[in-house]
Amino acid sequence: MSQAAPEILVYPTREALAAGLAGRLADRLRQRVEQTGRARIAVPGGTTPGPMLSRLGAAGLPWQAVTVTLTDERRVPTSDPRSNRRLLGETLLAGRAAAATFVPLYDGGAEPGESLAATAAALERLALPLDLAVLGLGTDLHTASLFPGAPGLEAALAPDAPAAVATVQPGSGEPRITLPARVLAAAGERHILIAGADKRAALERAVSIGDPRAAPVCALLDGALVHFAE
Ligand SMILES: O=C1O[C@H](COP(=O)(O)O)[C@@H](O)[C@H](O)[C@H]1O
Repeated sequence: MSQAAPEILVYPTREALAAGLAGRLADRLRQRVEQTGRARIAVPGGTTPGPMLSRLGAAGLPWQAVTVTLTDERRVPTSDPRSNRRLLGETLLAGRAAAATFVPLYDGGAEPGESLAATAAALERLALPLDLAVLGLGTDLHTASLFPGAPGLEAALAPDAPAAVATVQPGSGEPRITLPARVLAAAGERHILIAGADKRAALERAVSIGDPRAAPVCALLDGALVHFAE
């Protein structure tokens, strides 16, 4: 199995990457609001996107017409440093983007079942279809919380997956909630944000594997634009 390599935009520095991608997303969101009266975006968490999210949140946009959600979340309280929602509160939603509608993936509920169904319903009502999906990439070839070989991966790759799926990070056993591949693949534009030689090597490895079960990012590479800086 192999996968067509995606187009890669290479930036001279990580600052240039953050500014370039944030500017591009802001332009697209503005355009969608002008065209349709609203815009919807999903953004990743993790350690890479903070500077880009801060820049995007500072952009002068009609944020009240924009809906923001996450590509994935850890089942931890917002006070936990690993919470992606917390990252958003400190970056994107700390700026002018505070006026946007935010749809969280985790509300602190103890059991995944019912709260997951409520989350999926809220996503369908407020955030889908996505105009923009911004994704990260782990060196283990996961994107969003689609981890190779993990419980929940098959469900998250299914063409009829609900809008929010429970998965587990292998190794740590950390429970996660993720948008499924079909939701992320249906976004009007997909942007993949990677920084560092290890992530570039991971992307190349994924392309050579080409199988979403072993390299879940492969489910989302067709038509995606990769943004990279050392
Ligand atoms: O677990 C996660 O990892 C990926 C990549 O994160 P990074 O720390 O390597 O930048 C991220 O895209 C995802 O949203 C996050 O929950």
